[in-house]
Amino acid sequence: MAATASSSSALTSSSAHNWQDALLDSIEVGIVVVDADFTVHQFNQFMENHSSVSASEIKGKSLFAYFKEIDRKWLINKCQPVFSMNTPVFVIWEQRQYLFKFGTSRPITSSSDHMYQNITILPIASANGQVDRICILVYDMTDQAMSKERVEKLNEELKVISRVDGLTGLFNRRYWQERFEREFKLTYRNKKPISVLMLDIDHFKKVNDTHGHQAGDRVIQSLAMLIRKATRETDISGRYGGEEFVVLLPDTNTETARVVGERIRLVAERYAVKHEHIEINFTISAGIAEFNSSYTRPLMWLEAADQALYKAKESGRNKVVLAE
Ligand SMILES: Nc1nc2c(ncn2[C@@H]2O[C@H](COP(=O)(O)OP(=O)(O)OP(=O)(O)O)[C@@H](O)[C@H]2O)c(=O)[nH]1
Repeated sequence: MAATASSSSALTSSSAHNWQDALLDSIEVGIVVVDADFTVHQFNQFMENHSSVSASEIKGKSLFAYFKEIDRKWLINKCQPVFSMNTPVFVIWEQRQYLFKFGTSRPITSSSDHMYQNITILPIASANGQVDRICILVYDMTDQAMSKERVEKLNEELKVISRVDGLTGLFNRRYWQERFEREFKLTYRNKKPISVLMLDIDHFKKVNDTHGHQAGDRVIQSLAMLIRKATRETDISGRYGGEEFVVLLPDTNTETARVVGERIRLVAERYAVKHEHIEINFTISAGIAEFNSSYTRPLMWLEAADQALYKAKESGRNKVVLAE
């Protein structure tokens, strides 16, 4: 009788063990149980599949011996309150992309080469309340991370598109004005020289009337390209209106701004726009205003450049005029 009772209880315990193992192995979450020395006691199928380390191999060994990518000091620090205070700890992929460097299970559809992971570390307390083991749960968050990254990339692209003029690729008026106002406020504080250049194609209406609107567009695009080439990366160029452009020149006084304006004027004069077997020549007029503290509003400063541009037009065009 005794033998039967004992063998029946062994059967129950063994089948319960198999049942638990089967459960741990069937879920799509990594499960690793370690003690305070980080010796592995449980390592489920998910972990085996993604690491190609078998449970029988790693059990009884140090976790760090098999996963060199784990920042040992960091993990010990994270697990410290789990052991000492019996509280769980969570690490999301936004904080740390992964704990175990696993490849992604979707190498074709995913743009990532590794699995993003959320990590939960749970205390396993013994009967006396002492936490001598912890359970590390590993959740595959690659899909969520990738879709979040896609949305962020798309938002970034939209932001760029919303700032740029479609025809020329320069900043559009709205965004340029935003930058202009920001620089105006900064200049009020740091007092560095800064100039604004406003330029406009001469007799542009005639280009449109003679060669057509498409040819006019080509001229506008060509001038944008010339402006980009003639200015520094740190200069802020924009298309202000139809054939009107603005360039903000940080760290530039009136004299240097005049050199830049003259450079654009000259290259424009020499450039021939090719359109349907014809070549179109054009000139530009420009007005320049260096910032001074009498401009109490950004628009006053821009108006000064606009008035200088008006004078350039009035005095014969193809000229660069400085604001008084
Ligand atoms: N092709 C083209 N033309 C445009 C665009 N935006 C504005 N225009 C034209 O630009 C011309 C501007 O003409 P005006 O303001 O009279 O100036 P202008 O002929 O350049 O004369 P001045 O500036 O006095 O030298 C108008 O004919 C507009 O139709 C554009 O995006 N593409």
